[in-house]
Amino acid sequence: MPSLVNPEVEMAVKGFILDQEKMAEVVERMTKEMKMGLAKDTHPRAVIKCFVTYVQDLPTGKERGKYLALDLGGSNFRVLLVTLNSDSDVETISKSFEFPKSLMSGSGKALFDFLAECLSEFCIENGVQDETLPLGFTFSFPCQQQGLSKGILVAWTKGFSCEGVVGKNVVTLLQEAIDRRGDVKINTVAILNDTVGTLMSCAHSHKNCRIGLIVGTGSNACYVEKTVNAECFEGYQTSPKPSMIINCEWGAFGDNGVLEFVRTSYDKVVDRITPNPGRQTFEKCISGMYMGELVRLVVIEMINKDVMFHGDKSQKIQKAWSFNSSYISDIESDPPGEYRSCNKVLNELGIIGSQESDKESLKLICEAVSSRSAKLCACGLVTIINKMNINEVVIGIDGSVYRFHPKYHEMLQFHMRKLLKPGVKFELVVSEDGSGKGAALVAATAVQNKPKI
Ligand SMILES: Nc1ncnc2c1ncn2[C@@H]1O[C@H](COP(=O)(O)OP(=O)(O)OP(=O)(O)O)[C@@H](O)[C@H]1O
Repeated sequence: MPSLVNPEVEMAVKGFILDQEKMAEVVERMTKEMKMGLAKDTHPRAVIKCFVTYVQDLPTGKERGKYLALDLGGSNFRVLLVTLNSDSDVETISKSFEFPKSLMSGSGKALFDFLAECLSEFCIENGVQDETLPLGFTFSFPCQQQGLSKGILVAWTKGFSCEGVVGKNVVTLLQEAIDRRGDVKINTVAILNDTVGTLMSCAHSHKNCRIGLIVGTGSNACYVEKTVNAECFEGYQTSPKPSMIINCEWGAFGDNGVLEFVRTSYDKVVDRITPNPGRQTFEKCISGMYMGELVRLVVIEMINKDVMFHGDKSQKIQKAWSFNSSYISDIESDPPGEYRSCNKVLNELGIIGSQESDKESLKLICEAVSSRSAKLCACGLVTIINKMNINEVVIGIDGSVYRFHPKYHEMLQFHMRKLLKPGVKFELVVSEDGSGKGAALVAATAVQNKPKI
């Protein structure tokens, strides 16, 4: 059967195609950048920072107690109360709060006062306001950590740009906001990235879990490195603990231009309309915050060329960011030749009277963007596995793109198999509750390791 897709559309999506050779090149370049991040002398100028997290203990299953957790880092903001009763009995109570968009670009003080207010409201609602509870703060932005409870924000990402926070210890900012209120007794004992929570939570049930991956609003990964290789950790040669979790902050890969060979003209347009142009190049090719906009930009170009949707320029889709990445999952979940979900999306976007060729073209554009995303993630994971030089690993994964895209898991698995050395076994596992259970496990580590006076 001849393709229903307009040849102009096929041409437009060509730039998103990554063949095996290009993927191998991505792995090679990423390997070099990661090494630079880990090594002390090159760390300051490295783009993939490979930050030391100060988390050196994987869960043993013996962690117990009651912990609070706060999760800030993307589209959701949550407060959680986690009780570790036994290795198989973990109780979690959580509440999601509506996060006012204005706080994303307001003052830092307003942001942390809001977090403290939600925390206080949650503690009072759950009757724990008089208990002195340790808190694990999942703060998923690039931080230079100087201890388990000290994280200096390096740069805002994912649409945030609050004033007066970059260069500051965010644990102090949170703790001061809590103390200013004075109505709850909370000790912020640990700051962690969501990738670390994801790894820890997965490692609680899968003993061989050594990598945590997020493909949600943003994208990032962490992994378990040998402490002796974590040169930016002051005790890397003397620490009695053999392991250190490294927060790669791989979203910044390509910020020095080494990824231009995988970028398209659409990537450059998306980059220009973000609050952090020139930053987070890899993340902007992969994650949910940007995938929908990439699809939209191709569609708009096709409408303007009169090759899709009758060239009709009146629809809602003309508005920047109007094409949510969840639409990509919807459109790609239709079986071949059926358009039930696609029709629903088109309806929501106010596009009427579309033809089958328009829908096939739209599906092809979605597939081009999502498969490049999965291929790049596969390259990242393979880089890490090669670096770790192991033959078997479990990877804990979270984020709506991975969870809900109908083919993401298969694509990731397929391309990893093609890139990895023969004989290397891996398992991709959805990690449940990284910002709850994972954060509590890190907080438990912090409490255990605190010097006793
Ligand atoms: N069904 C879906 N398919 C693909 N992408 C989706 C889907 N639902 C939501 N998204 C996208 O995923 C992103 C939200 O991801 P997630 O729910 O994991 O949030 P998050 O925890 O705030 O993200 P992060 O962990 O990166 O900070 C949004 O950009 C949204 O567009």
